[in-house]
Amino acid sequence: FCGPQQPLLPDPQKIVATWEAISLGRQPVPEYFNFAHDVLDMWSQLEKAGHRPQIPAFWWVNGKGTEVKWNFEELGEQSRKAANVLQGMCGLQPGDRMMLVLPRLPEWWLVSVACIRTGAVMIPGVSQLTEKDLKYRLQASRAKSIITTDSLAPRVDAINADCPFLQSKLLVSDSSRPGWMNFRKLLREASTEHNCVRTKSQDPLAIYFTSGTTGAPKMVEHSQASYGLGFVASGRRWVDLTKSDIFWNTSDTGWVKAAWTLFSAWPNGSCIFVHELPRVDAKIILNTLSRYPITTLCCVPTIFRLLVQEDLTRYQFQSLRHCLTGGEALNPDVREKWKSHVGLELHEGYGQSETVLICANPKGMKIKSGSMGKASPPYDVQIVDDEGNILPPGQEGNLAVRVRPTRPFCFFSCYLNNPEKTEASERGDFYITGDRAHKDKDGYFWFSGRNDDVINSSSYRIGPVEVENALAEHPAVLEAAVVSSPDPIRGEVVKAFIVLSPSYSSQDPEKLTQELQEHVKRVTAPYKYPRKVAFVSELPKTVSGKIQRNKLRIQEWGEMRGNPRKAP
Ligand SMILES: Nc1ncnc2c1ncn2[C@@H]1O[C@H](COP(=O)(O)OP(=O)(O)OP(=O)(O)O)[C@@H](O)[C@H]1O
Repeated sequence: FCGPQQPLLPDPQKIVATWEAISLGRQPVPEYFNFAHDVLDMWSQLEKAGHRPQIPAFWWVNGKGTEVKWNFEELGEQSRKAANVLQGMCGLQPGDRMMLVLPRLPEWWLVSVACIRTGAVMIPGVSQLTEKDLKYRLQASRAKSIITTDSLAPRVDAINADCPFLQSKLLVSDSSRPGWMNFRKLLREASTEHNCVRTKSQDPLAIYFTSGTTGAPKMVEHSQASYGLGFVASGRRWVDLTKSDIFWNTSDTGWVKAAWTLFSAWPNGSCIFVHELPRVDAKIILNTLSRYPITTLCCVPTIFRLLVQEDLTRYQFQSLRHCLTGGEALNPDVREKWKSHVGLELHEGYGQSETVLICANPKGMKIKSGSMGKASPPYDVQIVDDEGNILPPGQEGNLAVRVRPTRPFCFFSCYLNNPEKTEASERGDFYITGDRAHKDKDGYFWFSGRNDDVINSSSYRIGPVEVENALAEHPAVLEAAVVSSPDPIRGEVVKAFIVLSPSYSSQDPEKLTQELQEHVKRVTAPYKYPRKVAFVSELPKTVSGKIQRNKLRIQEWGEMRGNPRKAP
């Protein structure tokens, strides 16, 4: 007697095995790959068969009592409806581009998946984009469609006439607006039947605009495989995700880290947790962390700097077991405070919009405080000179990723419409990240700063990060940014902009300056000490929370001479 035949279930390990086989050169990248079909629909099947714990795949809270929870089946259904809206109402065909400018609303994740289902290319952006930013992005990308909220819609309307390629506009709102289709209404009415487009691995999946610190923003294009498959291993090794985990990354949806989270968590069957978080508030973050069964947390160092200022003994994080950071350098002092109060390590990672994870401190590897960790497979990461020659351990140079003879599959395809820039980003066999660092004899990488942020004083090259870390060790310093400043004798000198801890804000600035200068001389090489110090109430930051040293540099040198080494 044979019972009813069990349907053959997909093997969730297959995607990991595929990643490994490609990385080891044992298998080419599959000709066809689609994240929605090959990953999400697989988890739907496994979930239905009871092969996944009873946790959502997506869990959104707004802090005011409203929650959205979808398991993989519901995510599949909702995203198929959304795909029908994109295809049917917006007329999007595979390869067409859609700008996706939404705050942390569930629709951001839905539309991202819907784009993948329809083969449309998503172009995420931050909600702070101005009319000028929007016009530039819509014109350069020739996006056919945009989805956004009430707050950005008027800015889109103001420049609409200058964007002839823009054919449809979707509004995520409970009200209506002339010229816009209401996404929520269309979603409610859409069919759940949708055939996922069969995308090729090399087809484009996403375009990210760089922040444009050194010229007009460039378009970084990623393929279905580079993002869809590229984060499988780092999701497992660095983020340490399993199908029982609930992963909260506080990143803005316009920043690449939101996509990093999506493509790391879901292949591993984990839940993505999102708090709407209209503004960064340490207490809200800590309360959420203690209230929900979040197992894995990722924030930029800026946020951890805020969190460790709070009285952490008042909170209990019962489920939390793994913490990550990246996007800018983590001050060792912050890592130590977090570890001593929360009892968990902060595992730092390093990467760019152009790449997946380049360096990391995965679980189980010894952490050297202040280092970004070791090269993350499959990348061969080296420090090279300006011609692309590998430099020995200990020598500072360009942080670079090998792209020849084999370009890693988890790598951007190109700077769109900019072959000169794509070519200029390579030297010899390497892609040059634009960051300066050194590697020690154990293979750990130590970040000095972005190429343009490195200070050249009396022919010493000084990385801002080391000076900032030294300052951060002093209890008076809440945050510091170190940049180059003009000096009649030395050409350039080190200047520190410092936000003081509240208990030091009324101290005599002159005495404090001297004390901080002496402190830096004691904890790092004395020539690096800041000859100029300014106390400020806040530092300029990107929406993703990164310190904008370039803005401070421009303040010091003027617009034209913002980068002294590039000055005429
Ligand atoms: N762990 C880290 N330590 C130090 N810096 C980091 C770390 N992680 C990321 N970064 C910095 O962030 C950069 C990558 O950021 P991303 O690609 O998001 O855009 P951006 O560099 O901020 O914008 P743009 O390239 O347009 O100026 C890296 O090149 C590096 O300078």
